Amino acid sequence: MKVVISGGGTGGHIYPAIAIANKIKEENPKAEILFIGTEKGLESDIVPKAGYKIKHIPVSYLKRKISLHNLKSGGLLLKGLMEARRILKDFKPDVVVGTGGFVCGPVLFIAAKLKIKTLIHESNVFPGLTNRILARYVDVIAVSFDDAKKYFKDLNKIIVTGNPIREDFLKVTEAEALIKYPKHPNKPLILVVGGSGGSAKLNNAVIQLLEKHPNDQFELLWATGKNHYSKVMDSLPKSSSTIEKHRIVPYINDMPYALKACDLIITSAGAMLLSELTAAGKASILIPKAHTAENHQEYNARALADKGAAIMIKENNLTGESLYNGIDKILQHSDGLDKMKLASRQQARVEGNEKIYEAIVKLLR
Ligand SMILES: CC(=O)N[C@H]1[C@@H](OP(=O)(O)OP(=O)(O)OC[C@H]2O[C@@H](n3ccc(=O)[nH]c3=O)[C@H](O)[C@@H]2O)O[C@H](CO)[C@@H](O)[C@@H]1O
Repeated sequence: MKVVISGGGTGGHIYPAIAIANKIKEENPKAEILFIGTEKGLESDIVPKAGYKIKHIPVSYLKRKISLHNLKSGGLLLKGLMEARRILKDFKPDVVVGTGGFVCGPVLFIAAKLKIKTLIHESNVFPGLTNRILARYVDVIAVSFDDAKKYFKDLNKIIVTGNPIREDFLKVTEAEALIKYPKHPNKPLILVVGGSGGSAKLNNAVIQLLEKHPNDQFELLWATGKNHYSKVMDSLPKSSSTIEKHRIVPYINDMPYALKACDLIITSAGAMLLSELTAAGKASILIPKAHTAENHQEYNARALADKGAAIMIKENNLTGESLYNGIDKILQHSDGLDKMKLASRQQARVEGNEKIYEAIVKLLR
């Protein structure tokens, strides 16, 4: 089996691509897998680390109004289409899979035109623009949420699979996680992560919180995002021992362990992190990023908050104090925390890899 997988820009599009690749390899060790991404996206770092080959094509996003940027993007898109065509003709895949991000546009479009079997996966409740455009050309549209179906026209192509998450999120035990992330005996561990790129708004609120409540009763494991790290470290209160009390890193490379070890998660509402934290049965405080396309993170967050698995704080209400109050409300009542964990576990959909693999096999019959 020869498979091309394309998805990129942010972790939310790359990790599901890797989860699908791992599943194909597990079922079919001789499968040849090639990733297609962009040089600038996180994929050029994450994909080789996961042990897969990647080829790059140029691509850029379009603004929603006429501009010089769009003229340049149009030129890049043309180059991207030609490059995608060259790579696909050369590699000759049996199937091409897309997991979202602009790079999927040219790759999946050309694959469909070359009559190669195609499947796209949409991880959010509200589908991204690239997938909405590609929907009419591809053979199968795998969605994570029932609610996502209503945004696509051709219901015959749709299967509901859930998000494909890395196997380790299901395999790592708490004991194994605590070896990597040991906890203070009397303090809950709170994971803070603003998605794969970090979130300046969330980071600022955490800085405010630590300024006002320096001796608090919890420990943070805080991934600031690579581009925010030095700014956060410069802004933290110097007088207290904040830096020694909490673990502050630019990025977490072993998220299945970090998630399993912690008691509560504070995060933006990217679809993959939400699938991962429900698989781990964790309670969360969700801060949907306000300026995401069509406000799709709020749809994701509501899906969990409405079920009692999370509390949501909108970015415009986010301050150190509102964050502190949210944490306090959850941690003060262990009953409440347990109920949230249970509700979170009930929302978990862990069969994404299996279902997508089955759909690929069916396509190739
Ligand atoms: C601003 C924006 O538009 N973000 C989108 C992007 O988010 P983003 O890339 O932030 O996506 P998610 O929060 O869904 O996923 C982040 C992924 O990165 C991993 N991770 C993150 C931080 C870290 O330190 N280590 C690590 O491994 C997480 O485990 C997860 O697998 O794609 C998601 C999936 O389409 C969308 O739902 C988000 O709305």
